[in-house]
Amino acid sequence: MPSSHLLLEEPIRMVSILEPSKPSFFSAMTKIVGTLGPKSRSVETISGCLKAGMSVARFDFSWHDPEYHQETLENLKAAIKSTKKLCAVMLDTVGAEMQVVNKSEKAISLEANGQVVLTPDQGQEASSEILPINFDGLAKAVKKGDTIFIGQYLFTGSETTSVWLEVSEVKGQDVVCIIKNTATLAGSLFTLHASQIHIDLPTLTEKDQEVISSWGVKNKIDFLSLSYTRHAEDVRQAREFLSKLGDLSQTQIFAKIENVEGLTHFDEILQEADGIILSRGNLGIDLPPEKVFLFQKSALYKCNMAGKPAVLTRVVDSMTDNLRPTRAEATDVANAVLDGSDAILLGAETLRGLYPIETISTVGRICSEAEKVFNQDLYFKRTVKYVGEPMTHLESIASSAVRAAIKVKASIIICFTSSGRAARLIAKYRPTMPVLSVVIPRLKTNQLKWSFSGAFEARQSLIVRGLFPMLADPRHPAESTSATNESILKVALDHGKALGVIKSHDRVVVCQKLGDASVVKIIELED
Ligand SMILES: Nc1ncnc2c1ncn2[C@@H]1O[C@H](COP(=O)(O)OP(=O)(O)O)[C@@H](O)[C@H]1O
Ligand SMILES: C=C(OP(=O)(O)O)C(=O)O
Ligand SMILES: [K+]
Ligand SMILES: [Mg+2]
Repeated sequence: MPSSHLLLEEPIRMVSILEPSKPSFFSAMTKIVGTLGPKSRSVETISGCLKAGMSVARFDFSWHDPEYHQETLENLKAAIKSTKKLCAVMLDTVGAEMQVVNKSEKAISLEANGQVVLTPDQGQEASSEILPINFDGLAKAVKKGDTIFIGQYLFTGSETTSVWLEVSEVKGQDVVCIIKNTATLAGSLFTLHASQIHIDLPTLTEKDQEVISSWGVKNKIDFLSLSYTRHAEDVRQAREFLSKLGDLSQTQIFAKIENVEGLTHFDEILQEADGIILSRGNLGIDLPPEKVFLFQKSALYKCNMAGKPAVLTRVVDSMTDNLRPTRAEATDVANAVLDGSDAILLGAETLRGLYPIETISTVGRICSEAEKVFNQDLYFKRTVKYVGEPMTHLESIASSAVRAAIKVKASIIICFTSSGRAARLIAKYRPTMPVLSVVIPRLKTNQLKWSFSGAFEARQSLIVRGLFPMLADPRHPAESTSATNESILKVALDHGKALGVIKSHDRVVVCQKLGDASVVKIIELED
């Protein structure tokens, strides 16, 4: 990974494009989040997904019940055990999502130029003439001429089940619409998107709260994906809610930006959240298409400068039904990496797609190629300049570790950490080599029982570009004496060797504390 001089700003020899890539242990430094569902819930398929490079599993509660998701999660645990690949768990909320209520789930045909009425009266049966919805404020929120989109859950844009509507009249609580294209709504869940209006539904619904307090607590979720985050206050409220749920006070909140309202408050939201999900599926409907790339580039830049992980969605929709992505999609994945994303989130591709494993490995391979031409030097300089002086001690240590590792062509950076902070700061400077984040457990108490910290911190690095966690043995005392440092370092080096990322005579950069002082040291391995 570190060897390349190939930079996109420099002329690339065309033949070099054809050189086969060297195989490496890590499929990519960029992480892959997979949404698990019907086509990706057997132990066998999940094992394949883990081996192909999925490091976070997303459970989307917009869809299906806790029992179903629990079964999938049990299979994930079995797959983790058998493949020995780590995987974090993300709970995705429903939030302010408008849904069509079609209890019988029968297919509904809609004809272009015809009329259909959207009504909050859920007692009505869904038909080609009337579609009940779960929100009673639509009539107040829209006006004649507004556009409404109805798409299948995790719509890909290539299915013929999505429909565009134009509001022609508001009648009491009902909204009368003209159908713009012929479509058949077939499938279990359809969501509604009305462009650029405020939907007066809570960000954390009652159902979400219930699911988090039961399923979430039981499974100690690593990440909460907060759907339809529109204000910083949404994140603060979710944080307050999690803080009362025992272990979930350690759950990280990823604010999902899915509409223009969230985009408008992006800076404040970023300050409050632990990470951001750029939900391009929904945002792509809310924004004019020509503006989507601008949001992507500026939001990723802001996340990078804040040192907070950014996840991008909806990259290879066409792989839901095909073994190869379109050229546009393949290029889009590479651009996501060049623009700075930490992780790529797959939706329909893994949930109901025919090729979940192949999709993950294809995306991983594209990411890995893009990482090689990522202009780290330019990025590093920009970041240092943005942070300004004086830097905090730790940030100065972290950036120095990355600089040193590049200068000496180290094969890996090993970072000791308990809170995960130091490792995240190193990742912020986008090293070209993997970072082994050695999480040292700390003994802690909540006045009722004693336990070790570390598991959350380790798994939470599975969404950060370049970070690969290892949990140190809690029998090592957490104080950073030189004897314990040495023994933990030995375990970490052995781990790196076993993984194949460190070989004899390699140089390794280590970031750790000695007594009170943080140090960066360069070691050269003998054998
Ligand atoms: N148990 C440990 N042993 C040695 N060094 C450590 C340990 N924990 C953290 N460090 C080092 O201490 C510095 C502060 O790291 P940070 O991750 O912020 O620690 P903390 O977990 O105390 O917040 C970094 O240089 C990091 O590499
Ligand atoms: C992944 C997305 O959202 P959801 O989880 O709501 O389908 C998206 O909008 O890109
Ligand atoms: K959702
Ligand atoms: Mg969405």
